[in-house]
Amino acid sequence: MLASKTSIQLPVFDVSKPLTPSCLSSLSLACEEWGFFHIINHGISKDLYNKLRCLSNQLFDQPYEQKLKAGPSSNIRTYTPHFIASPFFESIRVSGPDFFASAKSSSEVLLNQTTSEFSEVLREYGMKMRTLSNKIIEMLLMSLGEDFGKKFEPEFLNSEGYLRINNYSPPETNEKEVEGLGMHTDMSCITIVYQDETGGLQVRSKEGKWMDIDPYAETLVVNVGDLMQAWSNGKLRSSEHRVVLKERKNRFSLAFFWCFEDNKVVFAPDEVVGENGLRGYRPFLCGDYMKFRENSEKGKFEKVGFTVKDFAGTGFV
Ligand SMILES: O=C(O)CCC(=O)C(=O)O
Ligand SMILES: [Fe+2]
Repeated sequence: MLASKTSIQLPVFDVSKPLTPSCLSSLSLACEEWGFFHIINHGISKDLYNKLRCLSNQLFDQPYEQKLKAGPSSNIRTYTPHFIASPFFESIRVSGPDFFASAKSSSEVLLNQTTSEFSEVLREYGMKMRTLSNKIIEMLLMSLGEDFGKKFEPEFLNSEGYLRINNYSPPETNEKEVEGLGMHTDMSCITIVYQDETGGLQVRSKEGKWMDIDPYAETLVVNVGDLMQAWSNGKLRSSEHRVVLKERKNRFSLAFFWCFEDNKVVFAPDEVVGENGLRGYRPFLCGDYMKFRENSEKGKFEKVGFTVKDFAGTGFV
């Protein structure tokens, strides 16, 4: 049984302008409480989104045997079929820094023909997401401390992103809502999500209540991931979230994960930890945490069970 839910009104930030001190304090509150917020004027046009949606659907519409050629037992492993994350979820992964090349190899396997349309669109989307991620990291750093933007930006300079293009297809007979993607936290520093008009994204409150994050046109959802929670000594919260499917129609989403490089030592700076000096996480290598999540049975496909607290938590925060 899925519990009843309520919507939350998350603050909306215009990322095309410098944030005022009052915006920064509202950002810091939102990240402490929810780890989620909205952004507008992000530079992703409706046209780009529609193109990407349409081209992605052509890939999802391929026969199953064809899609499995990019599946978990293939050599490219960019397609996640149904029944791995959930029976209702399939996804295609496109990785940076060369989004064009990554998209090209997947789309050619999936379509069984040479094509560059999908790759061109992914190049543009990927580049925009990289710029946006850097901007959001800067905003988050500034929300932690006045001069932290300039001071700690270099720590994030070698970060890179990957996009998961998600297609949710609920059972045709369902009367109640079903979980399209189970409860999990993201491994990323931050995640930028484009959810379609269907909605269904939910965040779990500190008290354990599921809250709807309603979709708004032209608005992206941003959430803090585990790496940022550890780096910020728990000041920015990586919340549990999930996707529920309430309508008997497909749901499409784009989730962009911005992560530290594998050999980055994740360790909260003294200034971020503050005067009491209590550290909630021991230092760890980003790549080791990624492996821990990928390998642990319960951590499979980012289901909660093991998070960065289990991996590197000291119990102090
Ligand atoms: O589909 C969505 O709206 C969010 C997906 C998500 O949480 C994820 O891929 O980690
Ligand atoms: Fe997620």
